[in-house]
Amino acid sequence: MISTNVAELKDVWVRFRNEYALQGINLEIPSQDYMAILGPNGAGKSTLLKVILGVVKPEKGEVRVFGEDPFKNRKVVVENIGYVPQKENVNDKVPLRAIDVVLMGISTKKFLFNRNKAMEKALKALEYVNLRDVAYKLFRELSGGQKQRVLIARAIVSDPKLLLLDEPFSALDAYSSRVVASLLRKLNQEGKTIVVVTHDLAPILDSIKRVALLNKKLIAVGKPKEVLTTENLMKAYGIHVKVISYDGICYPLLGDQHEH
Ligand SMILES: Nc1ncnc2c1ncn2[C@@H]1O[C@H](COP(=O)(O)OP(=O)(O)OP(=O)(O)O)[C@@H](O)[C@H]1O
Repeated sequence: MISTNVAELKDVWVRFRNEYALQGINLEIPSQDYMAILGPNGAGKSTLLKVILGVVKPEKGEVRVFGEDPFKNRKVVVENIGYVPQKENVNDKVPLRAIDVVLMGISTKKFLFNRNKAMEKALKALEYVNLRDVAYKLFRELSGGQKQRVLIARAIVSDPKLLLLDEPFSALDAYSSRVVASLLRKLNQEGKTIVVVTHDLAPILDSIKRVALLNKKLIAVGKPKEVLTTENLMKAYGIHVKVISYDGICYPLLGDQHEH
């Protein structure tokens, strides 16, 4: 398949027991895109990322990541995708330092082959997220914002082309959200393709290129201004969501979802 798309989904259906989490998704993610995936709880957003990662197998449909089936070709996923999961799966009982967490992003084979080089890479990734000074501190003792940046360092340490992040702002205050958002913008400007699942568009509204509005079906995808209409938001959330326009940017008030 010759294509500049890093990922392509064609009529993808995912079912867990009797319920469909994704229904007939058609989506193309071009190289260097910066896309936000928006939708209510249970809309299938995390599932969509897991389909791209090849860890959830669709019942029907076709998935291509860098031209390959990610379910069959794990190598293409490991070598090209960095992933920041919704819940960080770092065991608090094990006294891991920040650098140890970043090292998890390097394949065991590469790590064993050249430990010094791996350490060097991990430190460089921590430097990128401006956390070189906490490299040898315990991960569990870092702040929520610092932890999130360490997890981004883990996702980028092997220099992936595509970065998938699942709700990276969920536990962060406005300042930390801004720090993480500016990191993502920089990574995108440097050529990485980024897909972010989020309930909070505010930190990234001025840097994303596209939005996909999801509620099991793909309701709309395109430029934020075109997608974030009251009509589309009504279809996705089932309630009236106010949209305000500020500085030429369309902004849905997702925090205030009460009918008046
Ligand atoms: N491994 C699983 N087994 C069974 N059901 C699952 C599994 N993973 C997801 N689901 C179901 O699929 C649906 C979509 O879940 P998903 O986590 O993708 O939604 P989401 O949009 O990311 O939600 P949220 O915003 O709450 O994180 C939900 O109904 C969920 O319960």
